[in-house]
Amino acid sequence: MPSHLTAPPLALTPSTRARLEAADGLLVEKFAEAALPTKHGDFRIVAFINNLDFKEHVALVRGDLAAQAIVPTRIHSECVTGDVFGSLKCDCGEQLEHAQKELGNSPAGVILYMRQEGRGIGLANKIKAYSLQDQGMDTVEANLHLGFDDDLRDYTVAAEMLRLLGVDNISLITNNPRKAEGLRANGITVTERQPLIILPNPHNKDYLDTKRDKSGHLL
Ligand SMILES: Nc1nc2c(ncn2[C@@H]2O[C@H](COP(=O)(O)OP(=O)(O)OP(=O)(O)O)[C@@H](O)[C@H]2O)c(=O)[nH]1
Ligand SMILES: [Zn+2]
Repeated sequence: MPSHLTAPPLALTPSTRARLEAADGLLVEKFAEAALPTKHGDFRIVAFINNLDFKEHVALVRGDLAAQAIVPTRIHSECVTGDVFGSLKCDCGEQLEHAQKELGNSPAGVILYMRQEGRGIGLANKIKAYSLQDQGMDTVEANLHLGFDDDLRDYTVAAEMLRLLGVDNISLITNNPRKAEGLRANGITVTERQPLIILPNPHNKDYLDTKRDKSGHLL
């Protein structure tokens, strides 16, 4: 048995462990769920674990998802600098707050908070990329300089989380067409896209321009 199954970082239930042992590929497990009152309204928070890397992803669920034919959905990629520290270098924190406020005013919807920091390169590498940006590179150039593609995210796990929540038809809140494509490639019907545009500030203007010009974001 692989060592990560014999010494998991979390106390898995026997049935979860049995399924993990039986799984021969990716298995995303719904691990725990609780009520989460927030300043933007009442939600439920659902924790998921991916058996391959034991990353803990979460869903913030508003209302009864089963009652919606098309579920408003935000797939948010973790950004510690923006989401936690209010960094002005990107639009992540404001996007997250905006999406949560919008869902708080809606009958139902979901935010998946994916632990795909730095578009998948991780926090420490993102800070390395920031340091190269301090020397004049843009976000894509900095990633390439570090030996990474510009965007390492894939949407297999997000699609599986949606399925476990009973969601297969969504209105996706994003400016990034690659997200919609990634979800469709994994069996989710993306019926429509809702833009999520944040006003630029002097610190994130170049970042947003690069997203539009090099990464195909609809800004
Ligand atoms: N590698 C790298 N990642 C960054 C940088 N700035 C922000 N990120 C990460 O980018 C992710 C957010 O992706 P974005 O490209 O801003 O937006 P998106 O999620 O693809 O698109 P939207 O759905 O429209 O928000 C987060 O994980 C951030 O940590 C950077 O300079 N370099
Ligand atoms: Zn960010």
